[in-house]
This record gives sequence, C-alpha cells and structure tokens, in this order.
Amino acid sequence: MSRSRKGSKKGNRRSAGAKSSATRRPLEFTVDQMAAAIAPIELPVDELERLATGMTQRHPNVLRWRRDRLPSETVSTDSPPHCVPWYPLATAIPDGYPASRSIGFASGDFYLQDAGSLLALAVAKADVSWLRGKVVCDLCAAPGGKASGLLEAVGDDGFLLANEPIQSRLAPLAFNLARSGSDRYAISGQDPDQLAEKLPGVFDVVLVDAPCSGQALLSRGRQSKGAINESMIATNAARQQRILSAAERLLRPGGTLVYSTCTFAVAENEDQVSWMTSELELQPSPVDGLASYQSPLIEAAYRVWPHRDSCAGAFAARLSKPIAVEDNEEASFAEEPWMLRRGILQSEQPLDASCEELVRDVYGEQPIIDWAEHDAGFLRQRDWIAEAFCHNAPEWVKQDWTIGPEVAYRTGQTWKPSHAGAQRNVGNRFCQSVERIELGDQDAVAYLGGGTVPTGHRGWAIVQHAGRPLGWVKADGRIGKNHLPAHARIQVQATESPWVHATSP
Ligand SMILES: C[S@@+](CC[C@H](N)C(=O)[O-])C[C@H]1O[C@@H](n2cnc3c(N)ncnc32)[C@H](O)[C@@H]1O
Repeated sequence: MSRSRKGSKKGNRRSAGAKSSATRRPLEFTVDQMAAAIAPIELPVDELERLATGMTQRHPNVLRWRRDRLPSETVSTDSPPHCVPWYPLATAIPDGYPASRSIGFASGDFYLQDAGSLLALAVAKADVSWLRGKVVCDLCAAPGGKASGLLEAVGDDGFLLANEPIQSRLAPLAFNLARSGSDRYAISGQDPDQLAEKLPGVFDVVLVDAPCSGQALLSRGRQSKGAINESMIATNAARQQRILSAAERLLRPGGTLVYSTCTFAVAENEDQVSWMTSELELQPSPVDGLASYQSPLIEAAYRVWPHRDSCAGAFAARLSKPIAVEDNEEASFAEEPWMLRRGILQSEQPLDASCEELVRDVYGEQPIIDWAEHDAGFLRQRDWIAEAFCHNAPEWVKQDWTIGPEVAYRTGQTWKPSHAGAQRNVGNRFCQSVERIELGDQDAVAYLGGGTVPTGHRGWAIVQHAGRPLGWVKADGRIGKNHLPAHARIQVQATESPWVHATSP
C-alpha cells in the first residue's frame, strides 16, 4: 500500500519534470554568436549554421562496451553496429533497443555515453593496450564515464586513482567504477593542489577532464545560454590552469597528460594547450589515427563537432612531460614506471569482531587469512565501510584519504556485504569462494526490479545472469531476499540481447 503511494508520487514528479523540459524553448544561436564562440577557428557560414543547429539537437548516446564483453556481431541486420570512428570499443544503440533498461546494462556489459566523451579516451589510447600496467590519475573523475574506461584499460597490473573534489559526486563515481568488475583502483576527494602535494611525480598518466563552460552540453539541456558568455569562459579558463598546473606536478618525468573539455571555446581548449607548452614546458604528443580530428590551430589537439560527427562535441589534447637530463641517467621510466613505489600491502589492524564475522561469513575464511599474512592485498575497516584493495596496489593507498573498493558496510550495528563486492569479476581473489546463484531471464528481471529469487541456498549469495554478477541476496533455504541498492534497480524492458558475444565472461 505505502509502496504504491510512494511509486505514484515519484511518477508525478517525473512527469512534471518531463513537461517542463518538453515546454522549455530550445536555445537558439546566431551565426555571429557561433563565430565568436569558436574564434579564431574560422568556418564557412553554412557550417556555422549547421553548428548552431547541431548544438541544440540531442544526439543519441552510444554503448561503450566493457573490453571483455565486446560483441562479435549484431543479431539484427537492420541496425548495423555503426562504430564510433575514433573509438572502436563503442557501437550505436540498435533502433528501439531500451539499452538503459536491459539486463546487459544492469550487469555492466556497457556504459552509455555521448560519443564525444570518448574522444578523451581515444587520446589517452584507452582503446588499445598502451595503458596496460600504468599508474593513472583521473583528476576530475565524477561521475566516472571516462574513469571506468581508464580502469578497464590499465588491466590487471595497472592502477587508477579517481579523484573528485566535490564530495556529493563521490558515490556515483564509486558506483560506476565498481561496475567495471575491477578492484585496481582507489578514489579520493582532494583538491588538485592538495593531491599534488601528497603524490608529486607519481603518475604515468593524468587525465584532466576539466570543469568548463560546457557548450557541448547545451544540446542536453544541462547548461544555460551563458555558456557562451565571455566572462564565464574566462572564469573557467583560470580554474582550468590551476588544475592543469597541479596535474603537471602529479606526473612523473616522461609521463603523459591528457586534457579534455566538452566546450568549443578556444580559450578553454587550444589556448590552454599553448599555455601548458609555454608555462609548464609540456610537449605536444600527437596520436596516430586521430589526424582527421586534428584542431586547425595546434598540434596534438583534437576536436569532434556536433554538425560533423553525430555527437555533442568535445576537445582533447595529449602532452608529455619531458625527462630532464639528470633523470635520464638512472631511470628508464617508460619501461618500468614507478614499480618501486608499488608495495605489497597487508591488513595492518584487526577488523572489529562483527565486521570480521561478516567478511568471513560472506567472502570465506580465505580472504582474511590471505590478506593478513600473504601478499594478497590490503584490507581496511573504517567506521562504516570495509575496503579491500587489490594486490600490488601502490603504497600510498594506505593513507587515510583514499577510499578503496568497498566489500562491506555497516547499518547501525549490522555489517552487510557491499554491492561493489558482488560486482567484482567472477575470478576476483577476494570473492572467489562466495556462493553464486545463476538466474534465468525472468528471475533476473524480477531481481533487478527489486523482487526475491527462488533458491535452496541459505545465507549470503551473489546472483548472476549468463555468468555476470548482478548483486546480493540473503537466502533462507527457500527464497533469496533482494539486497540490490535502490539506485541499481531497474524495470527491465529487454531480456533478449541484439548482440552475439563470442565468449562468456
Ligand atoms: C567534465 S566533469 C568530469 C566528467 C568525468 N570525467 C566523466 O567522464 O564522467 C568535471 C568534473 O570536475 C569536477 N571539478 C569541479 N571543480 C574542480 C576542481 N577545482 N578540481 C578538480 N575537479 C573539479 C566537477 O565536480 C566534475 O565532476
């Protein structure tokens, strides 16, 4: 009863929101405004007109596939797997496929993103093996669209620090990173300057996907017309330079800085790259394969446009930090980046009895014994959460300002397993001995909507569909009670996948 009342309130709120966006007058720009926004880039008048129109049109998202789940082909021939030309790990959403309400989405097969946001990943070479094994920092990471792509790309021997100074954005960031199935990351909520003081010269790669005037977001109704205002652009440019100078300090000599925005203004894009080359002494580092998107103004900087590239538009550039002569003698950083800074970590303090009991009960004896006595990782308990870092994580994750991949959390006096713990890859060492229940289509749909599942098992178990983890249940030998967090629940509209997957995870 109370549930249905709640549901209808929610429904009302949603339809009120939908009405206001439907009746909102579309933003319109003149050719002169567009010319001023991108000056000194010069485009013919007809292109400026198409740009002005393209900026107000919504472009459909694309699917960025998890690397290990890339489909080998589409089932339906009438919706070809149109690839994003600059990012081969992405495909278009087949016509009529409710991607965000599918089991594939819930189980983390893909992320839904604007194709423009994949330009930064292409410039970071996240689509090939270049990032594998590297220690990477995403300095402005929330909500994690790019960070999750970087995390997949660093593989089983690299590491990602995803930083986001706005605390309220850390939860969605953590959720999106956990969806990747990897445990090779930490999160921090630091101001870039503070972070650069803590970890100078540590990273092989730093991504600055900077806060900006967001002109490319106008088509999504997520920015006001003030995005083309000069003083707004100048304020953003000043903030970006502060962030970029911290990013340079975070980089090791020989490291790579990727800078990206979702705006068209040259003052926030090419001018910032010129500033980095002159003031920070970074060097342009062109990316093979992106020549068609080369900025007309400077080297190693790339643009995609709404009127040319079927996306909201984006800018990205790649620079490298020179290796000074004195660094050069001893270190061959490029070959073995900062391996010495990576330590083998262990649990330093015993867990509370109730937390330890839950971890043993759910994840098995092995994690605690292994993690405390062998070279298996680093288990840490705070007041409200327990985190389990991967083996070979960098030493600095032990500092208390990092947040690790969560495995348990406390509500009142009771510890429970975290959703992120269930999402770890099936072979992950920490949850190797957890009981798993495979669900058919209908049971998976019911579970994702918040329902129970039939099972003879007793206790905590991970439910999965086609070998892909979905979340936790706590079972009594008859049914498994649903422990999927509210924000992860969806009303599935598509059980059948339009793709053929060459291999199961
Ligand atoms: C363009 S968004 C990042 C989007 C993200 N990279 C993604 O792909 O999902 C910029 C982020 O920078 C954060 N931010 C705001 N001010 C910042 C600052 N001074 N330093 C670093 N990040 C900042 C914002 O909160 C926002 O989450």
